[in-house]
Amino acid sequence: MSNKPVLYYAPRSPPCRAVLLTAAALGVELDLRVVNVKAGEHKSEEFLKLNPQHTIPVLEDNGAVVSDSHVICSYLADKYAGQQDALYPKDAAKRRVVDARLYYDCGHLFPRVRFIVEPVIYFGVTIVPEDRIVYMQKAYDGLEHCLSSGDYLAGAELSIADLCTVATVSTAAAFAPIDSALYPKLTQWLKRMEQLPYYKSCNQEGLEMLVNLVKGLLVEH
Ligand SMILES: N[C@@H](CCC(=O)N[C@@H](CS)C(=O)NCC(=O)O)C(=O)O
Repeated sequence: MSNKPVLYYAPRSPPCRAVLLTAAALGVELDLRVVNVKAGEHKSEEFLKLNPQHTIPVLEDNGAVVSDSHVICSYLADKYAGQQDALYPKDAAKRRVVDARLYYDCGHLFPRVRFIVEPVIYFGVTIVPEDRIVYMQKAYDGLEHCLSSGDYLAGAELSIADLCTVATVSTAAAFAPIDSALYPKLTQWLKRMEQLPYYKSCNQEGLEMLVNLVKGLLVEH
């Protein structure tokens, strides 16, 4: 049996991609187990024992069960970062900045993305209402302001907040384009994130799966 942390996930899911990015940044190998949400596997008795909130991703590491991608990324960084302190600083004053960015992703960004894509995938909706696109775009403003203090969301160095946020924002941008005149720093940040050596395998591939799936279900109008 392998001792790798087990990740219950789906390749196209933005929060799952955030964990893949973080594990790659840390050099942690995961034992990947796909959960098919469309088939209802996240509501099986077995999965509900792991996560009663029935969301993916879930990490199981040596008996510890961790849910919510942001918590999983913090956990992985706490446990496996070694000298790479910047990814999730131990200093309380620095950490609160990363935490604030993570909560913005969890509370503002991702809920707006899921409001765009989930009705299409799960409920047979075939259009994305304009107000949802505008509402998504409004949330880019907070990120633009965060980026005034450095190349990354929490300042000068890459943190898990960037890795979680890029999984969300790259998905959002496919439906709610980022206007580079309004959000020049965010546009540059996204390009910077796309240069990470593990970006393609950990984010781009799953992102394309999701975007192709959703766009294929939308009616041209
Ligand atoms: N805040 C959670 C959100 C996770 C989430 O909503 N995942 C979706 C897939 S992208 C899911 O599991 N949906 C099934 C459900 O909510 O029952 C996280 O960051 O992990």
